[in-house]
Amino acid sequence: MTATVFIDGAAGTTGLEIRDRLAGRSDIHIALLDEANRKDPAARRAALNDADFVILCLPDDAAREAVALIDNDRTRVIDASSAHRVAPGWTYGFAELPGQAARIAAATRVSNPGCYPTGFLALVAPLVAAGLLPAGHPLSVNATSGYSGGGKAMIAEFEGAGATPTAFRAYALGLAHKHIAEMTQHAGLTHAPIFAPAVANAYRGMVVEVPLHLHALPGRPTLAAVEEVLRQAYDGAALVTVAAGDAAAIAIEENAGTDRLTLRVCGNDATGHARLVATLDNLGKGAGGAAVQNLNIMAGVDPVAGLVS
Ligand SMILES: NC(=O)C1=CN([C@@H]2O[C@H](COP(=O)(O)OP(=O)(O)OC[C@H]3O[C@@H](n4cnc5c(N)ncnc54)[C@H](OP(=O)(O)O)[C@@H]3O)[C@@H](O)[C@H]2O)C=CC1
Ligand SMILES: CC(=O)N[C@@H](CCC(=O)OP(=O)(O)O)C(=O)O
Repeated sequence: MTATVFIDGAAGTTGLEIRDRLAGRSDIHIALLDEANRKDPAARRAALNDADFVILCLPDDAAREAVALIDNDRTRVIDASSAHRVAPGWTYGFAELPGQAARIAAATRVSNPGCYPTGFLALVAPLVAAGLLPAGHPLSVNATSGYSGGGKAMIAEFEGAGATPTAFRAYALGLAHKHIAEMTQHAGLTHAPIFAPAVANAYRGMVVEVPLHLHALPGRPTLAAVEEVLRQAYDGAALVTVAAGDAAAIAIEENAGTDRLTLRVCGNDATGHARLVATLDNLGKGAGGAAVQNLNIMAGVDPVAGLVS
């Protein structure tokens, strides 16, 4: 059976990535609106209600509007925006978190995780669930993204005519970034982490890092103990690899152009200091790859069909 998938926002950065991943699939018919109609509410309403699945690749306000335009109870939604990531009635679309794949399979409303939260939650949620990291422990997360993370506007800033792009800039210095709520809630933390993001002059890819004072944790766990919790959590996960923590360096390009997520526990057992590091593609496992993974799970097909695993 062929499922109709309408991509709302298909002309944007994430929408194009999803179209690439779905191209050539015989089980999926991709529905798109032409240039003249792609922002027309009546055309969007019809396409949204005609589809079996819709994938929203829109700014938050337009994503909320799209959901409000759906007036049938058959169309199932995957929202790539941050509009519904902690909203009641929505399933968080991080399939590798415990129990989530079954919830996603049954859901009618799935919210894709943010790109930075994907790295943070992959590293931290299993440690909290295992009791190795107390829920009230103060955490920080330092992260660098490729500039496609900011969509068409940021791509134009870095690549447009007359652009004088920075090599690297820190931002969100007021510590109120929109990703903090989902990081806190879905890791099961009682205090929000300090989130210190940055953008680099690379198109795609990201490094997300959580430094940990192991010596201050209950039982003073070793690096190996932390790594073992992650290995068990992602045993059999096709897109997630726990790599050895002895890398000399970790590049932002490591998983660029793929849908993979690589986790490492680096550090120094003698000092009790650890650096938990995740690499992913903001447009891969951080957006388009996760959306297609969720679509596959909801449609009951191979979860990694069309993905670079
Ligand atoms: N880029 C990334 O790495 C990630 C992005 N996301 C999220 O995915 C969503 C899309 O982001 P991204 O692809 O980067 O953004 P882009 O700006 O590249 O694309 C957004 C698209 O939505 C279109 N659009 C805006 N308003 C409407 C509307 N009312 N009706 C129909 N189409 C509309 C835009 O039109 P126009 O072309 O005319 O501007 C554009 O094509 C955002 O919520 C973003 O936060 C999530 C994870 C990672
Ligand atoms: C480099 C850059 O600007 N990145 C974006 C995050 C992109 C992303 O993950 O989109 P969502 O907000 O939909 O999750 C930011 O920090 O706002």
